Amino acid sequence: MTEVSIKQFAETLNLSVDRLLTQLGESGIKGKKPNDAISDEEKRTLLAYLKSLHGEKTEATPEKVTLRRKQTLNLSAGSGKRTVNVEVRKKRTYVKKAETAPETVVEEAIPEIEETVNEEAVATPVVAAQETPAVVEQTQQAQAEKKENPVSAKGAETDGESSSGAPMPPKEDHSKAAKKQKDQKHHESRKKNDGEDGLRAKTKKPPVKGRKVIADDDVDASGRRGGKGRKKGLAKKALNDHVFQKPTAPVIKEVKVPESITLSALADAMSVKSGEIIKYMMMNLGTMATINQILDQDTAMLIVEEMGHKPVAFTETTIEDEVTAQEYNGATVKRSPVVTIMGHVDHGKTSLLDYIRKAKVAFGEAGGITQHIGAYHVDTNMGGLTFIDTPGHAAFTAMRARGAKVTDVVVIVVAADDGVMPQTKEAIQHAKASGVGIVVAINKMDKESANPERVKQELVAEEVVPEEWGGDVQFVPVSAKTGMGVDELLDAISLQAEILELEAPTEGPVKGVVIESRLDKGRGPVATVLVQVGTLRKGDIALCGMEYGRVRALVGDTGDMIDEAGPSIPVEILGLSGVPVAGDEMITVESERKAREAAMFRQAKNKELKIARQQKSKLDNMFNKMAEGEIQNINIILKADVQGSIEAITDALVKLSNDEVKVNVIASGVGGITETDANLALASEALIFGFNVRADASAKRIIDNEGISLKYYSVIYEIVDEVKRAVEGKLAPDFREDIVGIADVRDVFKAPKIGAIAGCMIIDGSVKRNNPIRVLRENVVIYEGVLESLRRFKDDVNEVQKGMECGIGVKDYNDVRVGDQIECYERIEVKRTLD
Ligand SMILES: Nc1nc2c(ncn2[C@@H]2O[C@H](COP(=O)(O)OP(=O)(O)OP(=O)(O)O)[C@@H](O)[C@H]2O)c(=O)[nH]1
Repeated sequence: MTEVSIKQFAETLNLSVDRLLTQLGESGIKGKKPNDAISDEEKRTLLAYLKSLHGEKTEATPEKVTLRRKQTLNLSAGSGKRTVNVEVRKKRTYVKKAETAPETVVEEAIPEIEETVNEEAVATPVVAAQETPAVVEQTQQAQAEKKENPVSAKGAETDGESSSGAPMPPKEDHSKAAKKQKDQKHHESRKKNDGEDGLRAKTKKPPVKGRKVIADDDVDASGRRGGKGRKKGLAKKALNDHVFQKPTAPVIKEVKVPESITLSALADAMSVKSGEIIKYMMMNLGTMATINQILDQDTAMLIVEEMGHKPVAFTETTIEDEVTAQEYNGATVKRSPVVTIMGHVDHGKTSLLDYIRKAKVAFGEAGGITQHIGAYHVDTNMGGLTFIDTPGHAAFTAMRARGAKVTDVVVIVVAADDGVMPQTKEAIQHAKASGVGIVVAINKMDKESANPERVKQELVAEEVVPEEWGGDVQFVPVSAKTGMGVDELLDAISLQAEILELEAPTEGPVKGVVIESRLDKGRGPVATVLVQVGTLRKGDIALCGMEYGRVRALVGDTGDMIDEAGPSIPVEILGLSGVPVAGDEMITVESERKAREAAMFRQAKNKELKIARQQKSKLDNMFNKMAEGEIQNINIILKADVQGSIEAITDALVKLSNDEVKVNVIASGVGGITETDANLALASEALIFGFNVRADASAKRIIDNEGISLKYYSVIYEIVDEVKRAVEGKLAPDFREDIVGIADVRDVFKAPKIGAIAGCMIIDGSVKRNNPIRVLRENVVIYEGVLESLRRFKDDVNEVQKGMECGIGVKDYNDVRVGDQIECYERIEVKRTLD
């Protein structure tokens, strides 16, 4: 090994030669001169001396050793002309190792120190004696480092508090070693926070002698002092606890994209800033997004993919799955059929339902007050029947629209004196489409003009063939007025149900459908539920669409309180958190917590979907506007008190259509505005007009929630006038340009930051700052744009009148010349009328 001189060694250690000679003398190596060589043996002796010196001293010294270091920095201030002396004082206190330090730690740590020192002493004699413990610490760090990486450790040099160092062979990589040392220190300070022992054990770095060793038992599992179980935890932590490593390649993340997600949440999921997504959307999708914007799944997936990550479509249905994954497979029993009565207007649906109800439902005391609950149950000789007490298509379509299959048998009522009418055909289509059994009731048989044969013939044309003609549909002549044939009708329905072999379990989880709902002043939210599976009991926890609650009371179709309701039994339930929507599914859930969570989840999802849908419709509108020349539609749903009004209004409205705007009455009918109308308006972006009719509560709820346009009228002229105005509004307006002022350019100044400013005289009208302008040169338009500035003297002004001088800056145009004219104009929108 090449020997170095004492002088060189002192230089390496950044010590004075005299000090090193003194230390050598104290360690027993006397008579040395600066140019004498220092052997490895001597270095080792010196190290041993210093080690014993510090080691013994720490035992003898007080509990704490505090090191102070003062450093004066000469800093230049301001533009560099002044210098300031800054005194930096650093203080470091080391606490003496606890006498009671547990054996385990000592066993782990101390031998390592010995081993390291002994092995490395030859190559790593140290030291600056006056900075004892820190010096030792640094030296040992360097040694440990060298052990791991001899090359880089060779240059280990201290920074900060001590000035010790290790002797290095020539050609050392100082900067690298210093960096490593710094990293090491950083690591060390992290360890101090995280708990030292585990990491030290792992990296085999010696603990600082004289520093208090934190015992395993002294620290709890969470890393706080004073607990047990730390050793294991820290050892594990040490494995994972690394200094931050900057990734060298792009990190590709698998990003779960739910059905809708806010932009900020998506940014979090990708570990990027929201601004990056906003920027991406602006540059690539042409959309100005905000941080809280809700993105639909497709858009979010596209963004994730384009930003280099891997999108995974994800549906948050865990809670949903949990509550809906119930098995309804208990022992089944025969259940009553559920019957809906449909037919054309005025053919007697309500009369028939009322007749059956009055004749067959045995009202209880309270039930005498004829509060309809949306469905009722009757017992016949052939078994029970449940009638949905809302005639017509409304309820049926609302249920179907929500995917709820409630009805087993449809009774199509046809007035014997009127025959098959449009809504009769519609009812047939509905019934056939949903695959339910059909029974035809030929009503108003008491009337003289009744002609059942004609009805049969007309129905055959609709492929509803009576049994006596070889078909499979039972035809029953009835009179809702006299009650004639009603029993036969009920028998026919029961027979039809027999064929369907309707069964359902009576025990286990309960499932049903909300038929009607309302908010009762005294009782709160009330929902009429038709139980389909199981038996609903008081105290059960129900989840109804987006609402939930413990069933507080059950009210039967007679108005009496009941304790339970089995399959095909309609019942009013009280105790829900809010009013559910007709067609919502009701299930029972085992715990209120689960029901609440599921309801919250559904509400949140519904809200998100609503916002997403609104945004989509806004976008759609934009595209509609952008697509020039495309025909625009005004969709109308018209409800009126009488058929005559509907025809008159529809005729007048349709005539308002022209080449650009088309007025479509997409649905019309006699009667109040129902939920079906509201749903249809929502789906087809239609306006709802009520002519002498009003919307019911459930329709109002949808209309309010979804922002559907609803207007009531009582004069036909007004409704037509309103639509006419809407059509005019939809016609692309004409624009007229009015020149409001002309300025003569008399001079041109160049302003350093603004560019060219035209010194002008207003020769006509006035020039306004917000108006668009044109620059004219010899009466030819050479530039069109807007004003950047309008000034009188030094003041910014909004308007300059004729005869006044002003300075005009034209935005993005610097070529204004003397003699040009600046013409200021206004674009005026001229509404087109149909007249
Ligand atoms: N003579 C006679 N009149 C009947 C009979 N059934 C119903 N009507 C009458 O026919 C008219 C219409 O009856 P509704 O029961 O309201 O008919 P609807 O089909 O429910 O009508 P909408 O609810 O408007 O769809 C009423 O004036 C009833 O009195 C019947 O069997 N015989």
